[in-house]
Amino acid sequence: MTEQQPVAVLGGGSFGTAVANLLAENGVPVRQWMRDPEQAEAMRVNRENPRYLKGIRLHDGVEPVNDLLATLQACDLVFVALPSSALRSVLAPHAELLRGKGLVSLTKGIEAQSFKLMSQIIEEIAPQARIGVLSGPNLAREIAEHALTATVVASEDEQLCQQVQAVLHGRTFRVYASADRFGVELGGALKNVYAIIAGMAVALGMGENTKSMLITRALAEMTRFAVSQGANPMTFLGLAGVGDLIVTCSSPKSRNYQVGHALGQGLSLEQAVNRLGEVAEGVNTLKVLKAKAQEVQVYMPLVAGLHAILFEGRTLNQVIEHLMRAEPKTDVDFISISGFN
Ligand SMILES: NC(=O)C1=CN([C@@H]2O[C@H](COP(=O)(O)OP(=O)(O)OC[C@H]3O[C@@H](n4cnc5c(N)ncnc54)[C@H](OP(=O)(O)O)[C@@H]3O)[C@@H](O)[C@H]2O)C=CC1
Ligand SMILES: O=C(CO)COP(=O)(O)O
Repeated sequence: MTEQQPVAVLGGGSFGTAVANLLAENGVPVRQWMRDPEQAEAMRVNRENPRYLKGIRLHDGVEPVNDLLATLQACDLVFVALPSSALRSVLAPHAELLRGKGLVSLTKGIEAQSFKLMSQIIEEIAPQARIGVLSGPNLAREIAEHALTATVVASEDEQLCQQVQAVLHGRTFRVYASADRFGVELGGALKNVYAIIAGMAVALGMGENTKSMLITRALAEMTRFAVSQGANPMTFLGLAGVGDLIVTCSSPKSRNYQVGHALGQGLSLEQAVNRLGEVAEGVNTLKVLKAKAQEVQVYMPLVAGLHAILFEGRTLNQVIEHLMRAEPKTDVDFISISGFN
């Protein structure tokens, strides 16, 4: 009998670990790469990732490793769970090796200068790779604790979608497929910004009406932006759009929500980010999104408002006053913008 080829997961954080466990539970041998050799050794011995996913046992089928070259040589399917700030610098030196491999980004961020999504960076580095993304309402800890969860794998490459479904789909994890890689990936990146606002609103004791208004107007705003960039608005009605927006704006388990909550309690941005000690992609996404929205002239009042509070010295009250006094608008305007009515 031939041995099954291992699948690689890049990233030693909470999401990489949760996904590595899911694969291993399905009988897939996994090499989980992380940059820190001491962390890899400790995880190999103790079968836990205490810094990022405390209390969750690492499946015996997951081998924590720290040799990236050997990992990429051994695996044809690679899940990338690195922070957006690290993805390019980790993969670029191995561009040649990525030719023909299936590379699936789990990262929900946007590159600072280029405004590129992670799969676009992968495409640039490795144009001969088979590229996809995985996104949806997927809090790592809940996945690791086997809460019933669904996600979306998106790629123009139907076979890659099927391959990802085959290795990841399981008793507690459903994997839906989509051909709209751009929309699915953009949804995952944009919603982080609104989770910061939602966390802030909760810390300030705002009511349920406010929360609902926020989530719904966030969906309108992110869809409006996405449509302006060529995405299909229907994708935003799915798991990777409204699904992920709801979970991230509602859950104290979300790191972006936690940053917002800390800001609402009066911490500075620096204090909030330091206290978290994990990745909160929404902070960088806010900066690049504000600039991009301005450049392409898309109306994004929530993004502009949060940016004004965090980076332009406005108070929350000033921003709320401005938002509530803004000229009345149409409710579901992105549908008419895109010509779908
Ligand atoms: N956690 C979640 O619930 C979900 C996360 N995601 C996305 O997954 C991505 C990764 O997040 P997550 O796993 O949560 O992050 P964590 O904050 O849990 O962990 C970050 C990991 O990235 C590593 N890292 C940081 N910089 C580098 C670098 N330059 N080279 C190599 N490794 C590096 C860290 O290593 P070290 O400890 O050595 O610094 C650590 O292992 C993010 O884009 C996030 O939005 C998507 C869905 C769900
Ligand atoms: O993307 C996520 C859930 O789908 C995780 O969100 P946070 O990065 O805010 O924890």
